[in-house]
Amino acid sequence: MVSELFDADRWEPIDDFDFQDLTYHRAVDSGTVRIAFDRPEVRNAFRPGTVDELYDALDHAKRQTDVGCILLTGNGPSPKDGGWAFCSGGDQTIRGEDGYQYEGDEERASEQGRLHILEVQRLIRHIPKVVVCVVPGWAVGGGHSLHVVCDLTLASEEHAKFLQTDPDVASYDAGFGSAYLAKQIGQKKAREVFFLGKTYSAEEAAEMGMVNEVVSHEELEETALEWGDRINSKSPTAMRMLKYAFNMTDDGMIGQQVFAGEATRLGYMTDEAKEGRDAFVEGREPEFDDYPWHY
Ligand SMILES: CC(C)(COP(=O)(O)OP(=O)(O)OC[C@H]1O[C@@H](n2cnc3c(N)ncnc32)[C@H](O)[C@@H]1OP(=O)(O)O)[C@@H](O)C(=O)NCCC(=O)NCCSC(=O)CCC(=O)c1ccccc1C(=O)O
Repeated sequence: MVSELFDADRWEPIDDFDFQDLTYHRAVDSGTVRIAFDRPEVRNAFRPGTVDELYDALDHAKRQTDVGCILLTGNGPSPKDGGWAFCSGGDQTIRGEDGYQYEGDEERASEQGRLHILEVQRLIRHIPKVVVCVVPGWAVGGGHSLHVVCDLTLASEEHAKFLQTDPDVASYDAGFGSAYLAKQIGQKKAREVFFLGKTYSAEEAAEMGMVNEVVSHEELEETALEWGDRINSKSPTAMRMLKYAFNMTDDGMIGQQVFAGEATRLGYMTDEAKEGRDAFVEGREPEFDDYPWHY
């Protein structure tokens, strides 16, 4: 069983990978993929290998031109105690002096500690698709930060709980996890999340503005698939440009670069751009007289 909420008839596995800590599926009838943490016995905490796999799955999903929506979730419940989690952040049991260590992998055990969940955050931020965080239980620490950076969050009414423990374990996500959270829920509330470390229910998180919708636990993944269908019914170019437009004001020069890169792609698709390219290849002066100076 992948997860108690997982409807095996709606998904097919993507077999290109041999993931240990994740499951990765594609919907049978739509351009939606499902990436799920699969360490329910530790509330889906991530270790360096998990982060590598998550990056690889997201990067693979990014390259599927018929996929518009990525669901990021956590499998469950825990076989130990029945608890549910989206993700409880970095696995504290393998945290070394300079980051999280590759454990149980002799070849990699001597490598430096890693903090590359931040690379995953940047990939989610820039991936030209809508990433929906589907929260069936705890979203804690670095898991909370992942939900913050996703485009949308859908939460289980019964089991989703939101908690920032970063300062309890002497960690601090000073980027999206905190500063971007403050853009979502306001400065006072974001400071409360980190400085008081309270646990918030799905309803409270929705009221605060960091969760889009709360649905019953058993409807969670069905609703996520419906969201995927809605998203996939829309113009891919419009959705991509909108995501980058939303990002741009917060992302500075990188935001401008990403948006402008897509504007350049659109420019390349015009006859005017083809004339520029063809003139160079054919060794002649370009002829732009037929192309208007739009206003
Ligand atoms: C998640 C809890 C609130 C759940 O509580 P509860 O339901 O009572 O269950 P427990 O009995 O506590 O847990 C069950 C079982 O799971 C183990 N476990 C849970 N979380 C972790 C974890 N993070 N690491 C390792 N193991 C975990 C727990 O020990 C139990 O095991 P048993 O063997 O059955 O006893 C609660 O569990 C909890 O508070 N967990 C810790 C949450 C936490 O502090 N996470 C780390 C925050 S720091 C972080 O994530 C940094 C990540 C990062 O890389 C980063 C670095 C730099 C900048 C940014 C980031 C970033 O945040 O992204």
